Amino acid sequence: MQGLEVRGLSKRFGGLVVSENIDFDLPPGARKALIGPNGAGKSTFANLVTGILSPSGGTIRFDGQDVAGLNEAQRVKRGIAKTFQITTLFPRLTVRENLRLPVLEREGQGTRMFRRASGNAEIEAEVTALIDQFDLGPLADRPVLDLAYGQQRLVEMALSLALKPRLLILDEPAAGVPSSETHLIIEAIERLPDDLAVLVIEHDMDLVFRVARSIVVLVQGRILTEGTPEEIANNAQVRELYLGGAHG
Ligand SMILES: Nc1ncnc2c1ncn2[C@@H]1O[C@H](COP(=O)(O)OP(=O)(O)OP(=O)(O)O)[C@@H](O)[C@H]1O
Repeated sequence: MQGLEVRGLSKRFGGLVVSENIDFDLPPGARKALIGPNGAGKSTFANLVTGILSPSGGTIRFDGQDVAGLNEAQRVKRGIAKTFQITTLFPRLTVRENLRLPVLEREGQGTRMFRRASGNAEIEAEVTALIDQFDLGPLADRPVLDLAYGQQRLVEMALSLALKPRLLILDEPAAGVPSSETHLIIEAIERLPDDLAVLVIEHDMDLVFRVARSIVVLVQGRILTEGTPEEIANNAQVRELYLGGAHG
């Protein structure tokens, strides 16, 4: 099978088990959400997949190959990316300048080519396509610090996409975004490439239920259940343990 295949994954911090025997698949084109109460182990799982943390046990395969021994940068090269945090944006650079950096990085040209890059039509075309994809056209030449928080998070998502990933983990894409701007994030996720595998980790249930075709519920490091949004909304155990009956 293509895509991500996780089997029997576990992670312990000393005596604390934060991931326990996790089996998880994410094929190309998937739109999956990982939800669960605070401390359930969602970020830990994402960090195990991207290589920020190493597992205590289990296997992680991507497109048929074992990636557990690869570091984060090597996994990015294989196509596994997680959204940049806003803190990695350069606030005084424009949206366009920020987006040029990961494209150059991916092309192996590094930042020394930054000046000459403005003359490189291919790179500029790619940056413009990203700007258009995220509807950032009118803001392209404004410094990132001028943008609303929700728009900054779109730039963050565009930066990740500039790496041309085949699997993208969106780690709390709506965190801190005012509810009046959440629709920007939802629309951006809906416009991601069809063949990209997307995993959303998010507390905002409106966003989760809008974008996910499948939802995995993690409780105390273990998968409680996985199902369609409808199945999850109607699952008595989920409602009791996590949603508190808020949906459905
Ligand atoms: N580096 C670490 N050392 C020790 N314990 C850790 C470490 N990182 C996370 N933990 C613990 O692991 C558990 C899972 O944390 P994690 O951040 O993965 O949960 P989460 O589901 O992402 O939570 P939240 O929704 O609050 O972000 C928590 O009990 C946390 O305190």
